[in-house]
Amino acid sequence: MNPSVLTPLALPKPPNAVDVSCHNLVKRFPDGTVALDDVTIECPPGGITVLLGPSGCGKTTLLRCVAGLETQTTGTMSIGGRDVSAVDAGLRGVAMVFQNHALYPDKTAEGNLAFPLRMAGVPKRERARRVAAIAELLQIDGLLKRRPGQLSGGQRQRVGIGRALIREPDVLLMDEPFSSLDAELRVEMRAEFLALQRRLGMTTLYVTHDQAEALSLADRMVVLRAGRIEQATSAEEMFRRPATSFVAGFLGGMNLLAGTLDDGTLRVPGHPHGLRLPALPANGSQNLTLGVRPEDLKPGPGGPDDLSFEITTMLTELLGRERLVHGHLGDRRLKVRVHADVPVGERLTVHAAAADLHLFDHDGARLPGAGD
Ligand SMILES: Nc1ncnc2c1ncn2[C@@H]1O[C@H](COP(=O)(O)OP(=O)(O)OP(=O)(O)O)[C@@H](O)[C@H]1O
Repeated sequence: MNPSVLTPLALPKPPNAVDVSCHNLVKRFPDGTVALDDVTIECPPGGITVLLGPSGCGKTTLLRCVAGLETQTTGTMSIGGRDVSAVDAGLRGVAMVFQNHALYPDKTAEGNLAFPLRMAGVPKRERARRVAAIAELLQIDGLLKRRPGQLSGGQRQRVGIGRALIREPDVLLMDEPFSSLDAELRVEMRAEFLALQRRLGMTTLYVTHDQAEALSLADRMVVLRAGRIEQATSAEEMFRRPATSFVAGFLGGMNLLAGTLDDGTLRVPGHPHGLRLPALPANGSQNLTLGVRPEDLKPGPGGPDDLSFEITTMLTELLGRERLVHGHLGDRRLKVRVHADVPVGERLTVHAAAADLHLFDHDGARLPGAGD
């Protein structure tokens, strides 16, 4: 990787970066499918807003609505304060990068890069200048005479990004751009893209269903579920304090266990005495969901202020330095990250500190509790 691409992280954002906002967007397809159900989001100027969520939750549809490739059924959107709800795709100042590159197979890399400029009537000399500049920026200047079939997946995606950037869009829309690349290249391209985005400062909406990618890129993270926004906040806040049990399970693979709260004592299966949590409401009884991350469960019984469980180990996965142990707690499955190998089919006692517990009410909404 060219260090000059990675260093300018501290460059100031261009003063003309625009915000993107969508208000009450509904998208109903002719067959009745409601892909977006009253979506309102604000994407900060010059930042990366990551749209995350399971397959079919509406991520691509939202991106296509912002691009103008799809018309929303109701709702409005604006770019840089301008209402673009009814503006043609080509006049919105947005460019899109697709997962499958969508390059023209019979054009060279150079021809693909120059294509949007030719369409816009940019004179030949200026086209050549901008193609050379973008090719240098993306380190594909040695590949310009090749056709897509003669390029690797990563090189093709660089051309795809270059073709989107060459028109100097205000807004860049990326739909799982690196998901077809192998794991190592994906991580490298992601870091390169982040550096490039920081350098150029274009407002970016980035779709992924890869939570590691989402956490590493997002200035603002939006989790969608069945066409609705489940939570929208900074990546760090979402990881630290997921607003719902759905977000908790999706982001970081939190263990979720059904439990009850009796007069301030949390009871979960496998835990004989319950755990008294001062922050919890001290009267009445309610069903709730307890969340704890695999890495927050430690082997051993812990102390009196910890919640401990005895699980039966089922299988272990090597993650590198650590292992992910899959176990049973009653009829629930539980994952624990450990450093040493653990025999399968044995009892294992693990504990979590009260501060690492997340609690959700019976509707899945976060309860202020242990770790808050
Ligand atoms: N043209 C269409 N006609 C009818 N339904 C559609 C159409 N396009 C998408 N959908 C539906 O809208 C919903 C949202 O689809 P969308 O492609 O936005 O999801 P996604 O979150 O991007 O999923 P993935 O991660 O699998 O790409 C899905 O139920 C999908 O089947």
